[in-house]
Amino acid sequence: MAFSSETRHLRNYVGGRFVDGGRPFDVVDPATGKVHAIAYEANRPIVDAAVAAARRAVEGEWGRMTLARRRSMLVAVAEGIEKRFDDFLAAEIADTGKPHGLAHHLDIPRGAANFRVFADVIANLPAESFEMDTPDGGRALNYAVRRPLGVVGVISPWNLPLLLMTWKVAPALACGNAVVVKPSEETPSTTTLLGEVMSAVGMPDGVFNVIHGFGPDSAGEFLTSHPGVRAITFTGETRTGAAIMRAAAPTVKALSFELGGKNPAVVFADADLDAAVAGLSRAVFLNTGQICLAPERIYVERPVFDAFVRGMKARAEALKPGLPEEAGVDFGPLISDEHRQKVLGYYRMAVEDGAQVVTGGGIPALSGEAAGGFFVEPTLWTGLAHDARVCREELFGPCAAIIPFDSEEEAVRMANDTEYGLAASIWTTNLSRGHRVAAAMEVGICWVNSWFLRDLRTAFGGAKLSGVGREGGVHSVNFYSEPTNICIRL
Ligand SMILES: NC(=O)c1ccc[n+]([C@@H]2O[C@H](COP(=O)([O-])OP(=O)(O)OC[C@H]3O[C@@H](n4cnc5c(N)ncnc54)[C@H](O)[C@@H]3O)[C@@H](O)[C@H]2O)c1
Ligand SMILES: N/C(=C\C=C\C=O)C(=O)O
Repeated sequence: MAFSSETRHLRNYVGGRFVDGGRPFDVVDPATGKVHAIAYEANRPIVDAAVAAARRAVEGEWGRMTLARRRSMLVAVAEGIEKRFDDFLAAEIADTGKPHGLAHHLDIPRGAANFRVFADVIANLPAESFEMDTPDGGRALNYAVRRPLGVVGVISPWNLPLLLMTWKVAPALACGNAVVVKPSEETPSTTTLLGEVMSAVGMPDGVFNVIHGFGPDSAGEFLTSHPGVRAITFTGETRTGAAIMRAAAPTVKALSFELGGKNPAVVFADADLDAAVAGLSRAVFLNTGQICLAPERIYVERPVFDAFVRGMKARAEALKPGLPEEAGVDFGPLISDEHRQKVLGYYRMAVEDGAQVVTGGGIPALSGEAAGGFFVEPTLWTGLAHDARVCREELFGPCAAIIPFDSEEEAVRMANDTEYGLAASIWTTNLSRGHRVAAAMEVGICWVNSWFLRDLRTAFGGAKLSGVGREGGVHSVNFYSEPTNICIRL
């Protein structure tokens, strides 16, 4: 059934079918502030049924399936997403309010790409082997075989719902696991739609399950504390990660966390300034700043500071906020009014802490349905001290502080002066310096003269409070499967 703009009823998906039950909750379109769907909160019995269905899948047809067949199922899912591209597009836009062009070029294509890349990774995986001398003068051969973990819990956030959920589901299934997925309560639609695709491609019942709801004392906590769940892969706030770690501890689950950040960018005087302005205005404002990799602190070498600020101001003021389908709209709302109030609180705090507001700082005057949306202005500040609260805490909005520096050493020190360590970007035409400063960044990912360029085979994740572990390519295989070393006397 095509995803229509009328209110939809998003049920839980257990054992290959949509099931009734659970307390209804509203799903709001952030571009208008109106309810566009009703989802049903999975209670504990529904979560138990989903975990049991996943266990049956692993112990049944799915667990016995050949690698070649499993790979073809992953490719079929990718094709299923592509076949229903417009339905996924409508669903993602209805849940997030993001501009049509952004969802069309990033969110939905990456949903399919995530399944394709792991169908390839799993087919081209070398096995580890070592020959050894034995103490009695003989020889022995060691080799490793991999097995799935079993039932994996997936908990995903609201900023890139399909992209981030499939970034975990694809490798988990590629490795032979079954999953129970809890999407964010803010953005349940595309994960629900993926259930329809799984049924359509003939995925064995129980391989993919969807439970809707919230965190504490709801589907999220029921999943992370469930004794039948072997691992949790989570993307979200650092403090939520800590709560999940506590819930998972009694059953010693394997954990993979992609958490918050307070990402720096460093612009040297020898940078291609036009490229730096284009790249960093995109990095700060894309998805209304709701991307974990976005820089909220930009350090600029003093000789080019004023020119850089002018360039960023012009880019910010050229952005057009509005409804997703409106022509020319390239700037959407924040995910909720609650999140908007949080970001506006930081906007006020920045001024209280002495910021000069280069541009923005409030709510744009919009008319029509967009007037009910959760919009804020793209905002830039100068004049803030490096240790001001808005320069230390994650805002997750379309804003950044621009701070001058006078030496490479000072820039590296300020960039690393944070409890987070997710991403950084360095802008310089001196490539020795680019390599050197990138290697000095205490982060999981550092771009040089670029941002959010993604090779899905590479390690993705955060250092310090920004994450536990890495995903991507073989790194995902190392999390979603475990080796057994076999030693044979020759
Ligand atoms: N490192 C990354 O790759 C990455 C990517 C995207 C977002 N994020 C981070 O995610 C945050 C924004 O997303 P968010 O607001 O959805 O994060 P969040 O932590 O509030 O929620 C994320 C998910 O966790 C669930 N959840 C919340 N409390 C829970 C609990 N106690 N037990 C189980 N599940 C629980 C939520 O229902 C949601 O599905 C930001 O901090 C951002 O930096 C990180
Ligand atoms: N995990 C990824 C992106 C994360 C974006 C955070 O908002 C990815 O590109 O695979």
